[in-house]
Amino acid sequence: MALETVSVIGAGAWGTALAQAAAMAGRRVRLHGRSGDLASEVNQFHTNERHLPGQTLHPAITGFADCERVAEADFIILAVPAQASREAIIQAGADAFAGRPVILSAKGLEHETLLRQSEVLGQLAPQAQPYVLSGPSFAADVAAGRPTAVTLAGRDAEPLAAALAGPSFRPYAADDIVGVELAGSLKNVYALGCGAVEGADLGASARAAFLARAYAEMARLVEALGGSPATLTGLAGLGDLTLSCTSTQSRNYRTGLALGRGLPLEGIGLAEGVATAPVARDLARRLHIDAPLIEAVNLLLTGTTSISSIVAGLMARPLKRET
Ligand SMILES: NC(=O)C1=CN([C@@H]2O[C@H](COP(=O)(O)OP(=O)(O)OC[C@H]3O[C@@H](n4cnc5c(N)ncnc54)[C@H](O)[C@@H]3O)[C@@H](O)[C@H]2O)C=CC1
Ligand SMILES: O=C(CO)COP(=O)(O)O
Repeated sequence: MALETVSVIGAGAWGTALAQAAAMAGRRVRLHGRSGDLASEVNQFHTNERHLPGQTLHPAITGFADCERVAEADFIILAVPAQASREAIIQAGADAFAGRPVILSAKGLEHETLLRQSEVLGQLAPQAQPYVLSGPSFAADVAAGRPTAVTLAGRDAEPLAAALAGPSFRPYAADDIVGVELAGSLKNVYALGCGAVEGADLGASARAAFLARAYAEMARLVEALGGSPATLTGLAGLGDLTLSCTSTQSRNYRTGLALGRGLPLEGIGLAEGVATAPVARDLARRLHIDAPLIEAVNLLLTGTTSISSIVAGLMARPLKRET
């Protein structure tokens, strides 16, 4: 199957960065955004100042404002926020996805339905070939050509990984769509928690404990939902959890930091963990999985309980063996 041309749906930070990675890998790229002004900016000036300020885009990227022509490509990358994927797929039309590899790159679970991104795609466009791209990768780093490695999961993912690989972008092929999707979604919830630990000045030891127990919790959930806990040892698991739980470049971490300091959340941008946290809680409860950190982050987000009470509750849980 030819993999020369790609349509990227979503001209935010991540869609534009992935368009850049694909162009650097030698692909011809159509970047579909909702705004005609942005398409003109991409075509005339090779920039997306709103989402990737100061970054010059590769000349092989062409901007489009209409999603009706998404199908004019060998494969598709969907890069809108997780809660907007359903609408974006409907707007482009199921036929656009049929028979093509579709790379899902949003990191979140759909509220109300509790679905993963590949399940949303499967519902709306069952003929699409789903792949999931996730891992430690900030849009600004990828777009600037800083070295980045990610996981690309799906059936026989090697050719697609090769089509996106360049000197600074290295996708590793994998099979475990469920594990990779859950890891990418859940790390955002834990990044909120780690940010709050930092914001409330609970100390580096507390943050490391949070991270390690988050990993254990995530492994329980992944296993219960049909993924492989082994996936979590890789880029999409440990790699992204570590990045997002320790870097102020992460919007989720910065959101948690602000919550921990009792500051307003304006201006931080999209924090997928806010929408995913209640979904993760509901999934864990439904499966009777012990997920105290996801519960704690949800309590934090409701704003009804102080951080010191949340921490006291976690520390007072019955002692148990570690594994
Ligand atoms: N920014 C980053 O460093 C990374 C982001 N991601 C993930 O990528 C996803 C998108 O995030 P960002 O690009 O950073 O967000 P963003 O806020 O920069 O951009 C989101 C874009 O989606 C567009 N959009 C929203 N609803 C749409 C719809 N129905 N149809 C078409 N376009 C629509 C918005 O206009 C906006 O341009 C999130 O799930 C995020 O977790 C993943 C890895 C890195
Ligand atoms: O997923 C990311 C890095 O891998 C981006 O994290 P934020 O969405 O928290 O900025």
